Amino acid sequence: MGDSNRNNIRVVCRFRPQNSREIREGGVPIINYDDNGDSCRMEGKEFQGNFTFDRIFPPETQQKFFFDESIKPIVDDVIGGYNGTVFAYGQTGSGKTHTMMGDMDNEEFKGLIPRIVEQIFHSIISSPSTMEYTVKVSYMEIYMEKIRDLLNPQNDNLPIHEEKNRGVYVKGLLEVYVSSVQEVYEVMKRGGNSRIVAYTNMNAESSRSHSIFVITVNQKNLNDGSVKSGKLSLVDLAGSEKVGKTGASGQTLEEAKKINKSLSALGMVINALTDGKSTHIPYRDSKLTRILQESLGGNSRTTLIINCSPSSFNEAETLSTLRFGMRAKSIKNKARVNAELSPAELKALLKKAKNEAVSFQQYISALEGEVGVWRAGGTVPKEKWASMDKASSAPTQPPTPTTPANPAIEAAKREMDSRPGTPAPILEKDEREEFLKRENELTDQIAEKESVLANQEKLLNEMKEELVFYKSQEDTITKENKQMESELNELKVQLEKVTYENKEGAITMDSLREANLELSAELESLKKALSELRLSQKEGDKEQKKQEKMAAMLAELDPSGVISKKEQQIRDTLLKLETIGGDNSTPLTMEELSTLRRELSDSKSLVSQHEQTINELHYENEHLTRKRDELEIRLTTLELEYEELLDKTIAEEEANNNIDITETIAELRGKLEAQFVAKKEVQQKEIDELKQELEKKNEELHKLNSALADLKRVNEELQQTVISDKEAKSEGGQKNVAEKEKDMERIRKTMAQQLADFDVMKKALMRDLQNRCEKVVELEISLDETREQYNNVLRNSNNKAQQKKMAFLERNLEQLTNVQKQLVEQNSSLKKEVAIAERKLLARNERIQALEALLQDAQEKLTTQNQKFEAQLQAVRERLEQARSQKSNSIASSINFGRIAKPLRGGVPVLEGYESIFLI
Ligand SMILES: Nc1ncnc2c1ncn2[C@@H]1O[C@H](COP(=O)(O)OP(=O)(O)OP(=O)(O)O)[C@@H](O)[C@H]1O
Repeated sequence: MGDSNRNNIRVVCRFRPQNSREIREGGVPIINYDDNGDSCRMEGKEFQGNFTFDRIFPPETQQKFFFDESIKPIVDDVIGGYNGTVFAYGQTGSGKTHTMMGDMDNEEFKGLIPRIVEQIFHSIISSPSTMEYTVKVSYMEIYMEKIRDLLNPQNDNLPIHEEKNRGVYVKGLLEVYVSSVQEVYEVMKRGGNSRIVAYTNMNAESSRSHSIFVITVNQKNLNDGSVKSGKLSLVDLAGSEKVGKTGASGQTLEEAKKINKSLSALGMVINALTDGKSTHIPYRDSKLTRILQESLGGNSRTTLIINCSPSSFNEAETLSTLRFGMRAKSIKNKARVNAELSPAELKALLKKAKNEAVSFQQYISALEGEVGVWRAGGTVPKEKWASMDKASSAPTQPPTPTTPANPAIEAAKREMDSRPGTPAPILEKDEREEFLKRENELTDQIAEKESVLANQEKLLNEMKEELVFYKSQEDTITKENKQMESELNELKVQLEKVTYENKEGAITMDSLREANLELSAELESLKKALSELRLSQKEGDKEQKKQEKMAAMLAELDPSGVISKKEQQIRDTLLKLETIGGDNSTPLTMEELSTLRRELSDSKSLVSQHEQTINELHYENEHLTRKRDELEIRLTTLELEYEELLDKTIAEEEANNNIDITETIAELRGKLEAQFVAKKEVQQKEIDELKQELEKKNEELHKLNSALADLKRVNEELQQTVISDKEAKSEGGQKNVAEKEKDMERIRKTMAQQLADFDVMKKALMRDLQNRCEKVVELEISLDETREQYNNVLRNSNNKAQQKKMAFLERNLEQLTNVQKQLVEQNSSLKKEVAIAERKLLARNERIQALEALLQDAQEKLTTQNQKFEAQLQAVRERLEQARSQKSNSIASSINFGRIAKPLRGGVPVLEGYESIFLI
């Protein structure tokens, strides 16, 4: 490969195998590769044609082969003191990163950069020991037209400077000295982690930035002190595809525009370099082209790798990439060795320069002398004119003027002395330097401003985020506050409710207590009434018994009974007496008299018995009257109770707004009242009748008593008669027999009369007694009936409505009793609940107070936290500022190596004890 060829940009093309997506989408290979390895043919739908590059690598090319065949020579260039550049260009997913970096931990798949690094160290080690090397690396990326130091990612907007001696460089970029392959790998990995990677549809992990890895190898020949330096830039460009195809949008669209700006600037630079007519190369249009200025048409040996897909699926992109490579092919560089002369060479150069300076001085003196002669009006012959040859050979003395010096000549001489010599080219240089200086300053300022702007933007975003955070916090707190307020209100409402319920409960308690008392009283009265009723029933039974007795007594008083017998006996006696008196033949014998006496005493006892019976009857009558009165009173009481009960039920029913029932009750009440009134009237009548009859009976009783008294008197008279008769007998006289017979007759008549009277009276008495008994029985029956009716009315009234009503009332009563019980229970439970509620209320009050206190605390804490946060933020900002000012040191401390240059000597891995500060 000749030097002229080597000055051309080398373009190699690498095709990767079809990827799964392309195969899935039905893509087919559209590239045919020539056997000679430098051309291929595209058989696409849109385009068919040949492309020729320095090398073309088909898809099956292995990493090692690719390195050996395409890039390896560049390592020798760098070691030889040349600048070298390797670009990888192609669409996303075309294999740029695979080619450049690969898998650095895998021997088979590691890419160019690891292999180059290994090769460099290999070359160093295998060089003569008189050669001393220092290797330093830097790693940066250009993302969104900002240069970020991947080894010090905080530096994300580094300015590009250009100086006369150094050329173009990135100011502030960290350069790390490395002494082994492993150290380089470590740096690469560290930098790789910092790369900004975004995801697109084209490739899962797609780099949206241009990355530049720079290896600088400085070498010193220890024999002659000569120094050489070679700088190798390894550039993995961002995907060259069109935005539309990647489906990128939003921020990625913005990215793509800026990425494309760098890429399009690259294209423009390549165009300008290759079209042969452009005088201006737009390196300054993008950071990429500016940094790689020397690599494109400058002091660099450059290789462009174009990575392509062989698939029909990516035909357009592949075509575009191939065309880009074709254009770049004709760029011509001017690579030269970056060497510094050795001291001996420099001394020789100095000596030569000094000699030249002496010659020039002599020449100037000669010229000045000659000019002085000419100005003074003299002439200098042609052969004596001053020349460089004469000056360098002649002794250093000015030519002797032919005419004496005059003031004008002296002035002119002085003027010439003060005039700057050969200003034009020097001025240009100065201007350029001045321009570069100014540019650098301005670039610094721009970078500074951009950084400030970025910081401000960052700060603004942080502030916005903070604001959002605080707003969200505020919202949360407001929500919490509201929630708490609502809870508080709820609790207050509950408190009020509980207080109200408490009061209500107390009221209910009171009313229930009252109702309880009322119901207890009612119950008591009902119980009483019931017991009275039972008692009365018992009494009624007694009465029945008495009635039965009465019936028995009446049966005893039967005319066919004892009285009739006695009457018969008296009648018989009277008949005897009559017969005795009539015949006068036989006086009363003693036996007959004694019989009479016995009969008389029997009559007496009978009369006394009757008297007793009458008395008993009287007593019974009185008792019955009392009983009736009592019944009347009880009836009245029951009526009253019933009315009360009815009223109460009605009132309750009315309270229940049951109009129908109220009406029914009113109706029922009316009926009942009417019935009662009627019953009462009937009973009153009966009572009146009974009274009348009682009076009659009393009268009859009086009559009976008077008759009885008469009977007694007659009896006594009879007795006396018998006694006197006895006495007369004993005296044996029959004198007064006729008188006695008369008397006897009279007595007999009286007795007969009396007997008749007695008979009448007895009949009347018996009738009366019967009547009275009947009346009493009737009264009793009527009373029973009334009671029954009353009970029926009360319980089982014929009226169904009444029955219903009664049942309803009974149920009501039961319910009321139950309700009363329930109320009592409720009352007690309410009391408990009230106590609990009060306790709860107290607890809630305490809780509310605690919550309020907490809220207050939280708010205070929040405020203090806010203040603290502000202070912290301020402190952090200040620290950040400090950190920025001290960044170099802090950054250097993050990497364990690289602060000190470790010179490497040929044949020796690492040389100790050589130190230099790494920062530019
Ligand atoms: N020559 C090749 N042989 C085998 N696989 C390859 C080859 N080239 C690329 N690949 C595979 O294709 C995928 C995409 O490759 P890579 O990431 O290198 O693309 P890229 O051009 O760097 O993409 P981006 O621009 O998004 O960084 C990777 O999984 C890689 O392993």
